Amino acid sequence: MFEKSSWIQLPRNVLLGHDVLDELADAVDELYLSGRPFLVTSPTPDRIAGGAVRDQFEDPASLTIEKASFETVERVVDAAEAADAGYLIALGGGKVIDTAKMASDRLECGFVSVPTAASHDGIVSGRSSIPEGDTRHSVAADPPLAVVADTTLLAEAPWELTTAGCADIISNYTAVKDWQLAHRLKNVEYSEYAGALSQMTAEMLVDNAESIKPGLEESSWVVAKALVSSGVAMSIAGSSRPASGAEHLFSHQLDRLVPGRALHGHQVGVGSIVTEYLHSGEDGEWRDIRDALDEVGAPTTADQLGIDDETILEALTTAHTIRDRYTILGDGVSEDAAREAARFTGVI
Ligand SMILES: NC(=O)C1=CN([C@@H]2O[C@H](COP(=O)(O)OP(=O)(O)OC[C@H]3O[C@@H](n4cnc5c(N)ncnc54)[C@H](O)[C@@H]3O)[C@@H](O)[C@H]2O)C=CC1
Ligand SMILES: O=C(CO)COP(=O)(O)O
Ligand SMILES: [Zn+2]
Repeated sequence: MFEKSSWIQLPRNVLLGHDVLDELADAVDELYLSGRPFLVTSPTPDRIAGGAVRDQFEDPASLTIEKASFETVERVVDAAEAADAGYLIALGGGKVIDTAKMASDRLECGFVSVPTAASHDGIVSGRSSIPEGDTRHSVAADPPLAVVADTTLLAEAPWELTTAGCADIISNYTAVKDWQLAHRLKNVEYSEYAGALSQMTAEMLVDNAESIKPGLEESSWVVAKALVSSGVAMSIAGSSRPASGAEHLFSHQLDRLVPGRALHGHQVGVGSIVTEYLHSGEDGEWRDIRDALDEVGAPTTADQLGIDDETILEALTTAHTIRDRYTILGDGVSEDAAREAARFTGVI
């Protein structure tokens, strides 16, 4: 008997391109949301675009947050309830978007994503990734009802945020390999469609790498399109598996060991070089990953991340403990093996 079923949640409106921030209120109108808008943002995004958002709505309420944590989610929930908010608008980087996404899930209200940086593929996804103590929770949350990704705004953001977004996409190569490995070894459910979409997204970004240059709005267009597509792959899978494998475990561990030292995308990119080496060996495709990162201007070494070699090794040898997700790290990589992989690939 056929018993399969799936429920894919995707945004209804995705506005991407030049000056689309001006169309935010129209995009919200189209969703038939009711009640007071509640803006969740952080200091820099608020300074850059908070005014442009508030001006489009009557009587918006807002809260400025500094970090993503379960406590911050609760603060947003309390403030939105106190303001009698009808829906949330997240304006900022990944941490703001993840916090608002989880808060809207708790409040059972709609949420609209307005990224100010093309730095990560959570702008569209139905996942929210929040650190807590020694672990990280990547939980299912409703995806945004609308995404308004203004390439004018994204192009004005510091360039390293865009190269971080590129690296988050390039890391899809190893994330998909880890997912396939977990499918073969642990019978983890694998979606051919989500896996192929994630991999194709990385391939298209790498094929267009020469058009990704600072000062070009077209770069933000190419990268933001890839981030949307990768987020859709996660929504189809119902998990972050298509875009998060061992390279992400490594990055999450770095976030614990040296919080705030490097951007999420940059960390996963460097992690991807090493985990590709672990997958395919000395003559494998790790050089392609390294060269693609290099071409878009993302870091390829510990030095460029600003992280010392011993911390890199500690993150590599302990990354498998951060969550229950089978990857090429298996039940742990020994220190010797981690040192060899990181040295051979030039990461340390
Ligand atoms: N839920 C999901 O599916 C995913 C979640 N993530 C999460 O997203 C987070 C990483 O996101 P990021 O955006 O890299 O970090 P972030 O949210 O910390 O932003 C990095 C910095 O850029 C600043 N910024 C943002 N826009 C700016 C602009 N236009 N001009 C100047 N500064 C600006 C922010 O204020 C912040 O200081 C991680 O916590 C990661 O786990 C990443 C990928 C997918
Ligand atoms: O960063 C992500 C995908 O790029 C989300 O992955 P996590 O589920 O590991 O937080
Ligand atoms: Zn990521």
